[in-house]
Amino acid sequence: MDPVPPTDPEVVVVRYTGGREVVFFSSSVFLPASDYKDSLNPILVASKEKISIIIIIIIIIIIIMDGRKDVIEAWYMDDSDEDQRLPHHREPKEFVSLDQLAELGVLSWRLEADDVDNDKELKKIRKDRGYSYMDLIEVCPEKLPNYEDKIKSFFEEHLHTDEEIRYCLGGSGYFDVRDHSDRWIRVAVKKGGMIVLPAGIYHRFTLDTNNYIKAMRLFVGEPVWTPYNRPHDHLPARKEYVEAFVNKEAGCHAVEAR
Ligand SMILES: CSCCC(=O)/C(O)=C/O
Ligand SMILES: [Fe+2]
Ligand code: NI
Repeated sequence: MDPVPPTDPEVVVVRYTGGREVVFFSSSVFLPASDYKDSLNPILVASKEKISIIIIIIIIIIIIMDGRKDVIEAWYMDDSDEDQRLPHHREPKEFVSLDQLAELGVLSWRLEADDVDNDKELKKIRKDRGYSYMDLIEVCPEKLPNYEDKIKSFFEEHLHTDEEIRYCLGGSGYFDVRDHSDRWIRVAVKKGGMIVLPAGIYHRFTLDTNNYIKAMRLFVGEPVWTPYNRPHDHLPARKEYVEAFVNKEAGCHAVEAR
């Protein structure tokens, strides 16, 4: 039976299978290109649907290969009082996705920490979010004045009335945040990881066992670093956070439970 060339080829792509030229029709049948010398040879024709499938597969691969996961990881913490610099995983480990963090208002990026001055993505984030202020902080006994006091105060559960924006340029550390049910989630950030903790979220910071982090601090306008230790539920920033992220989530679960 003579093969029939497609009457309405929408996309034309050259392909080779096992060294032989082929024509690919939307019917998924591969045929020797020599059969279509006059019309399409050596051409591969694929339907719109197949292109869509390929695009979907590429998107899935991009999601699975999310580069942020190499530099930002999160998990629920155990209840042990052991050294705060240890990972404090639960048994078995209970990881938290970056999407789950976003539901708490915690945003994250992976950036090129070795080329900060020329990083267009960083420039865009700063422009889009109005982060006009920038400085660097190194947390280690040699570089941070009042190191012991600062380390203690960073690890007191607190909130800020503005976003806490930290971009790790070296070393690593743990930003712990409370989830909707008040459980601690440990967010481990390494070089290249940038996170935004929303205004009003209860959180704390500790170095890990590497004992060093270098971070860029960003801010909208003149920086205010004041920590309000828990409880500070009467602050407008806290009320706004609860309204935007905690009550909303509780509402979702109420609907699910019906
Ligand atoms: C790595 S930045 C030091 C921690 C900090 O600035 C802060 O406010 C923690 O909550
Ligand atoms: Fe803080
Ligand atoms: Ni107060």
